[in-house]
Amino acid sequence: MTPKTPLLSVSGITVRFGGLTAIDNVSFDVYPGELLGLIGPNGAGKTTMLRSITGVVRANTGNVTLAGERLDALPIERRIRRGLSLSQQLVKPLRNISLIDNVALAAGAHKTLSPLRSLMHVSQADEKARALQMLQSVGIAERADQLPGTQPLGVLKRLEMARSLALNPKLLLLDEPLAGLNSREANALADTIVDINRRGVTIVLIEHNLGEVMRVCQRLVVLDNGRRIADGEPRAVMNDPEVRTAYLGGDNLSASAVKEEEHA
Ligand SMILES: Nc1ncnc2c1ncn2[C@@H]1O[C@H](COP(=O)(O)OP(=O)(O)OP(=O)(O)O)[C@@H](O)[C@H]1O
Repeated sequence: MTPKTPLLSVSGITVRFGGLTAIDNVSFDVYPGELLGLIGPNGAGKTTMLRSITGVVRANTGNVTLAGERLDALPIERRIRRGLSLSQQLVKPLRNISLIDNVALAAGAHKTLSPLRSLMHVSQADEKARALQMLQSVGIAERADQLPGTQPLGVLKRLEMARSLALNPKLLLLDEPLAGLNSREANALADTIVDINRRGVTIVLIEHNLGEVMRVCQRLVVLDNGRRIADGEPRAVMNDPEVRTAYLGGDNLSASAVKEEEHA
């Protein structure tokens, strides 16, 4: 049964960019231990939602509560200290240091929140050991000493996830981690996301790959044109007429994703 106290509460969030309302009075909760899918057609407001949770974008109205604490007034780095971590679509590791040092740097940054001081931490054995654990948890420990520049996209995505995990988050926000991967790689990375979740990390997953979303998520929240149009058990949500209209009325990619799911 779903526990009653949410880890994250998003309440009445509205975000406007000039005359455009990207998020329109959206509320939803995320419960401890959940793997929640946040889905919707292109431009629905998913990334803006994640950015307003982390504080990259300031909401015009509404509030965000993590583990009972209001985050609205806090800058990004203090939200991270409170337990939020955002894994972004664009994978940008430091190219001239090894995978393990990239992760150790993120772990050090968590401690000091100063890039320079965290660089000094990189050599410390405990952070290396922890960084190796993170690489193990995303399945790329055997590449620990290699440079990012030589790695395929799937490995870079796992590296980005390991860096996010190094912040020791209560809540991990994943923005389209499967984008650009072939179906076998996407399937394997989705399994890794499930493993991370099973080890106790609560996850919000933004993803257009609806087949994988349906396979791994326990609950879905659907946005369309900045509004929340559904929240519930994945199969029920995908059968919701408003959700089907949102996808099928949108671009062909989204429509074909729904059709793929129907044939899965
Ligand atoms: N910084 C910004 N300035 C102006 N408009 C923005 C900005 N960021 C997002 N938008 C607009 O807000 C709306 C929601 O965008 P957002 O990127 O959050 O959608 P999304 O659901 O993540 O889309 P996608 O699935 O295509 O990544 C879009 O109309 C987008 O053009």
